[in-house]
Amino acid sequence: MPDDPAKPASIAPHSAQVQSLVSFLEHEAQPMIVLDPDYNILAANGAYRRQFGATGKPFIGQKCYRVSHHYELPCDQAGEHCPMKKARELRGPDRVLHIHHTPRGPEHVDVELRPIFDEHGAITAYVERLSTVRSASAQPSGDGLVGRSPAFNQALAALQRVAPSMLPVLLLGESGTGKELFARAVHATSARAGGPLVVVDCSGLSETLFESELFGHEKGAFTGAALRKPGLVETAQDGTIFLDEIGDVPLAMQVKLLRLIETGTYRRVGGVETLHANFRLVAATHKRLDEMVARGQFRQDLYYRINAFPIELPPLRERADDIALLANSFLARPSAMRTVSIDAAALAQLERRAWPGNIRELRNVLERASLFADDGVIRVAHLPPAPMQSVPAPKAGAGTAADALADALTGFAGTRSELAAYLGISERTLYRRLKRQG
Ligand SMILES: Nc1ncnc2c1ncn2[C@@H]1O[C@H](COP(=O)(O)OP(=O)(O)OP(=O)(O)O)[C@@H](O)[C@H]1O
Repeated sequence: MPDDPAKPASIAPHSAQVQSLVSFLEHEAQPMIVLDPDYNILAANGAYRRQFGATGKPFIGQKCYRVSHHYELPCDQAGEHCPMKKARELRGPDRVLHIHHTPRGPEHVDVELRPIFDEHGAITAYVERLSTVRSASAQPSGDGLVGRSPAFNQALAALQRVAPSMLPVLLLGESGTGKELFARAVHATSARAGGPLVVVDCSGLSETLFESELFGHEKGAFTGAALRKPGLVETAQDGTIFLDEIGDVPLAMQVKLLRLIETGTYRRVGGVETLHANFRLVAATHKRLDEMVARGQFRQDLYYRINAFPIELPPLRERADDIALLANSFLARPSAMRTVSIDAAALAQLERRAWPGNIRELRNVLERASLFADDGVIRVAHLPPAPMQSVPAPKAGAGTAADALADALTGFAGTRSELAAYLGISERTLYRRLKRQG
């Protein structure tokens, strides 16, 4: 590597314009590189050298796709979106989420490319700004979101776009696809990260309970209300509210929720004072809200309000490429009592399963299998047989939950967590439904 790869002396002889650009960028806080129109890296600023420069690996004069992706061809010819191609076509900036090779291994990086024009309007160079994405990991990680498959990356790119705004986010996906984890990532990536994140499980809350939980109540508002109690909306001041299973909010409460979202005001139960709320809304559901609207089970006006920025979380069967990464992440979790690995045949089997319970089910299967792995290696024999494979995942909105539960209970011999995984619901939800049905 040259002594100082950003030194103007190391730049290929280019226009004075590029030289002044380089000195201008040198002290920018974010990592930046200057590229010529033929993908060659002309210069890099100090932040880039510190974050992405690896000892012994020169990057000045190298192709960007070789340095960042180890490709022999530009990204678009390797089946990826190339921001340079797009910026050239648009004659303006383009932004994408890529996985880059870095000295720390593969990382999700938010890449923005801006073309630089000469006095005749021709593109002479591009400035690339890189920001490491901290809300998800592209390599095994003990906590947080992990993933690197195209389906996961698409959802992550949407998260990166919306998180800094105040727009409500609607997370859609089957049970166990990571909606709560995504909601936490939206909060953590937003300007409100320092404020509270309040999780509200909307299922199983009766109308009156929902109202007093959300809005709080005054002393004496109802029997048993011995003290004034602040509601979750108040607790979430300057932070984020995550309404999980919003499809379960009773119709009568939906109108109050709508009013809260539209006016930003509410009243405690039994109170007269109008209070001002200040929260960012993230909601999630595994139900088809559009179909519920058509059936009159969900208010259309509320649906439009919360559906400002929907993000579809892919089911695990659509991101089988991530199974090895997820499995290695779960096996590396500090909760594991000892180090356990998984052999190639077992992993290949996991990659072929249907996973109606998605990532939660995968985690449970691995936890169970590690108890059988006496020599510290999970093999095919330690995996539960794959009965779920032949059974299609219960479709959202198809039949009633009670029917599905009754059908599943008939002749099911597994544990409660296996039954929950089979039904594609969380154990918490299963427990509630069992209780409701006696
Ligand atoms: N991308 C991911 N990387 C790592 N772990 C994940 C990921 N997505 C989900 N998980 C894990 O899978 C489990 C289920 O995730 P989560 O509770 O967020 O799903 P959910 O969609 O909210 O489920 P439900 O609708 O049943 O409440 C959790 O243990 C979570 O940590």
